[in-house]
Amino acid sequence: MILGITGGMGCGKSTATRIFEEMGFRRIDSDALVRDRILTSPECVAEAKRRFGAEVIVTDAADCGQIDRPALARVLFADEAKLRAWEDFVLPRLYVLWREQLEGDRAANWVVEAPLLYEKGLENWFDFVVCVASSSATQFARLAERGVSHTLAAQRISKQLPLAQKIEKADFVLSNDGSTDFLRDQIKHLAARLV
Ligand SMILES: CC(C)(COP(=O)(O)OP(=O)(O)OC[C@H]1O[C@@H](n2cnc3c(N)ncnc32)[C@H](O)[C@@H]1O)[C@@H](O)C(=O)NCCC(=O)NCCS
Ligand SMILES: Nc1ncnc2c1ncn2[C@@H]1O[C@H](COP(=O)(O)OP(=O)(O)OP(=O)(O)O)[C@@H](O)[C@H]1O
Repeated sequence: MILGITGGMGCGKSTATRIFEEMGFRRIDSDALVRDRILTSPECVAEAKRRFGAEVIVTDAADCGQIDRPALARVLFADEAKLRAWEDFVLPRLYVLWREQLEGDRAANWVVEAPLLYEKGLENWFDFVVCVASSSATQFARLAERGVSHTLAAQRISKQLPLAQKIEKADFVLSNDGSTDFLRDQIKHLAARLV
């Protein structure tokens, strides 16, 4: 079985996905794959430099020559056309990595964290889609604790499908306004029903 986990930025997708992993699921973290496998590839670094210039490349410190993600994010989230074109470049590479991992263990139960699952029409990859939801106050407060400003978070969230629509589309919804134990209890019940 392959579960897709989606939800708004900071709603708790990674937290929920890790809890599924504790319960025996194999986990795929799409943000980590983009960050560690795709954005670090020489092909992708060259493409970022070609499209957006040297300002998105780190020039000092240990990561010299790598993509400067905060700088790239500033360029992309300020310009919808650039963001969509960049997604078109990155996402096919992400799907190759998904396929490699999923095909490597077809018997496993998988949980795949995919922030843009509905935005990119990825439902067919999954047996079920689970949306992790929290109020926008909780979402912003938790992101602020992680050092993400309200402005930056609001700019990214504005590029995502509204959470209410993700909730309506999903097969299951996890409520993440409470403690992580409350989230874990919901996931225990759901996993027991699905597996
Ligand atoms: C813009 C980039 C460089 C920012 O990197 P950064 O390390 O700051 O963020 P990270 O990748 O960890 O993403 C954190 C969160 O931002 C949000 N986010 C990321 N990309 C997007 C996007 N294209 N549209 C809307 N929200 C996004 C998601 O909620 C995600 O969980 C990076 O996110 C990127 O290259 N994104 C394009 C690839 C993509 O669409 N990834 C989503 C996988 S389904
Ligand atoms: N139930 C909870 N109680 C307290 N803190 C939580 C809870 N759920 C998540 N958090 C915290 O809120 C922050 C956002 O959670 P998480 O990283 O799981 O969300 P996300 O949806 O994966 O975010 P992003 O879209 O940025 O990848 C994290 O710092 C996490 O530790």
